[in-house]
Amino acid sequence: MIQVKNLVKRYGNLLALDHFSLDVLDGEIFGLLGPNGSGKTTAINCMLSLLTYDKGEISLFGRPMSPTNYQNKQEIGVVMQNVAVFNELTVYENIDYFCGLYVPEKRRRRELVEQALDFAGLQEYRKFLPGKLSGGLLRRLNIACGVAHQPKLIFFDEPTVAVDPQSRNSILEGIRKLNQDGATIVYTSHYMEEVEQLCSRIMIMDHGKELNTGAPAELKSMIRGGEKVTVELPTLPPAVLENIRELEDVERADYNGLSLKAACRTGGHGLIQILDLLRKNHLGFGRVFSEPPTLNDVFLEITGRELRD
Ligand SMILES: Nc1ncnc2c1ncn2[C@@H]1O[C@H](COP(=O)(O)OP(=O)(O)OP(=O)(O)O)[C@@H](O)[C@H]1O
Repeated sequence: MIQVKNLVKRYGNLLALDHFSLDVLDGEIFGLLGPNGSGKTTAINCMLSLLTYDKGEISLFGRPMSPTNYQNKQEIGVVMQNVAVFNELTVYENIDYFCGLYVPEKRRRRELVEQALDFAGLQEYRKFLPGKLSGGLLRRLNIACGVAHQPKLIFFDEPTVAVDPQSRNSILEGIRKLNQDGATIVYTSHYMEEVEQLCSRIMIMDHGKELNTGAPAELKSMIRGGEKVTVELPTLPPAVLENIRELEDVERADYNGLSLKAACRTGGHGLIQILDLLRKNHLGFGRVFSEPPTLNDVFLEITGRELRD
């Protein structure tokens, strides 16, 4: 569906995309996950031919993308981070306007606008001006405007930034529905939970480059210190902490005076090894937690930084 090869984009001296490559398959929900400024929006804007770039190749639907490739553009929907609707037009008129950029025929457009109103749950607000809508409804209008012409490929660029949890869930649900109805989705976000819930494959990126790509479970299985173990204990002699660090399935361990936090090898026996060692040293402990790895742990292991720095 999308093929990007060795894309290089500079803004003056800043290298925003550094030989960025990407393949998105027909029918998937593909997530681009990276911290602010990692190049997600730049990559999307290049794919859409909204930005020129210094080097590289982009093809969509197996056809090279260019600013005048209207055949490609006809089949694409875009929902950007910032709400972009006309304040003087009603909800209905806004959707009709954006749909009209792709579908000139009035009767067909009427059907599509009605379907978009149903899809976004905006029927009862059809005569409202955008200024009268809540933040969540406004986002839904923004989405309805981007997808009313029923495109085959839809780009969502951080559509849930500054959205309340209820509206966020309804947006994610709507995206799943579009995908079930046949659309391929590219979704950018710096919220790892959301990308993990929604996407079949994820590319983690930073500084304009791919760090890793795979299904959420694949990405998590790549890291060594995946399982996070916390053991509450009032005292831990430094020598025992050293012994814990030397355990076969323990990658990292730290003690802060209240609890021991250890990163253990995914699929290993780190927790059991730690508890055995504490027992042998006659050290009593309180609560014990074990958490599976998150995509943030994947990012942390690859870059040494938190995803949300
Ligand atoms: N028009 C521009 N001129 C100069 N630098 C820019 C421009 N647009 C983006 N940048 C810079 O390029 C880099 C990539 O930005 P981009 O917006 O693509 O990242 P992003 O991952 O989408 O971030 P965000 O999540 O904040 O939208 C950043 O360092 C940004 O400051």
